[in-house]
Amino acid sequence: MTKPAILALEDGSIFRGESIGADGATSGEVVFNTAMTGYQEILTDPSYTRQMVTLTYPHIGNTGTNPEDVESDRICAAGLIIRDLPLLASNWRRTDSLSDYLQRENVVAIAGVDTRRLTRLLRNKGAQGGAIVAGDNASEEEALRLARDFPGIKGMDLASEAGCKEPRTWTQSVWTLDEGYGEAPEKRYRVVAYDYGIKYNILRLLVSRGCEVTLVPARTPLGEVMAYNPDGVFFSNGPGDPEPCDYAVEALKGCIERHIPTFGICLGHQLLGLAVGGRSEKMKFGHHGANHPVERVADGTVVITSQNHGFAVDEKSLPDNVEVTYRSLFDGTLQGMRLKDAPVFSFQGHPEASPGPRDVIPLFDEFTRLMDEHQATQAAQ
Ligand SMILES: NC(=O)CC[C@H](N)C(=O)O
Repeated sequence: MTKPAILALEDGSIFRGESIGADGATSGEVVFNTAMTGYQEILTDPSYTRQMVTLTYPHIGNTGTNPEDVESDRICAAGLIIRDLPLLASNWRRTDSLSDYLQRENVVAIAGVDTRRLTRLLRNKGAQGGAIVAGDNASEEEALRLARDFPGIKGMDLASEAGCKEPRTWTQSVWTLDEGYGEAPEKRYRVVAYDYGIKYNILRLLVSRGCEVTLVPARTPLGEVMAYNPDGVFFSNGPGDPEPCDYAVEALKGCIERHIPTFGICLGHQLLGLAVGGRSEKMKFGHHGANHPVERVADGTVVITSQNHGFAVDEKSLPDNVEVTYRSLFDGTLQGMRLKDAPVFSFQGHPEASPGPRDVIPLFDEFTRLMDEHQATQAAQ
């Protein structure tokens, strides 16, 4: 027996459908993601904390779920909104159906929604506060009240909570058909990664390039990070607004001053923008998908990228020592930068590509190249 579920938006829109997850209520910012595959990686991406995701691809759940295609140890999205959950979930790695997975993880989710209408609405009006209520007692009034009570992501520091609470090491390497997730190759670089809700595939790609990776909690002072004697420092993706994350901006400024090889992805990129004195701003509906064309400014090459962000760094606010390396071909917003006077660079989209295309994975090799140079300079001293 299916149970009813209701989605309400702060603008008063109501969508009725059926519950495919836990009973109960949830609220958050509603964003649309255009990726056709990768729903499990999307749900477990910590950057979706306090956001409810609607997927524009109509059939979600076709391949069920498995314990491997995860980007963290839990579902982080506040809710899921889809058009259609197929009756059959089929894949050789499948251990659960999407619906069982959502229920086990206690996540409220709704199917049977006209996701085209919803997405057009979000595109026109911008990301909206919303709420899903699910179960036999679901009421429109409650959904509307919760949707309107959601205060919005702007100004929210969620990055200090989403990551690890204690330092920890990471050893899992990338997934291959023969071996599954493999063991680390020989270690050549010591990397400390600030964990604001880091996606696992970033860690796997670092490990597969010979990095010995230590994760540290968001508020770890840079002095403690330096005690690891790192060859490079990584600033992770993460949820919420970058602007209130002054602790992270401080740490990044310290890396720039010390000329440590530094790489930032998504939230890490936005923190770099703030650390050099730039501004971040909330976007209308953000970038969430797996097919976003981005231009590499140096040679005009187009790369197809995975994206998940609702804030952006305003290019006009950047000082002269910043070189713009990538721009979105959808809306011209800043997608990548490097400093001309320090081994520090960042990317707004998701080179770790999980889910998504792998065109910008070579940015991880750029990081190891900077660490090679740094090691050579240190050895010469
Ligand atoms: N994936 C991310 O790191 C997202 C960064 C930030 N929370 C944003 O929405 O823009």
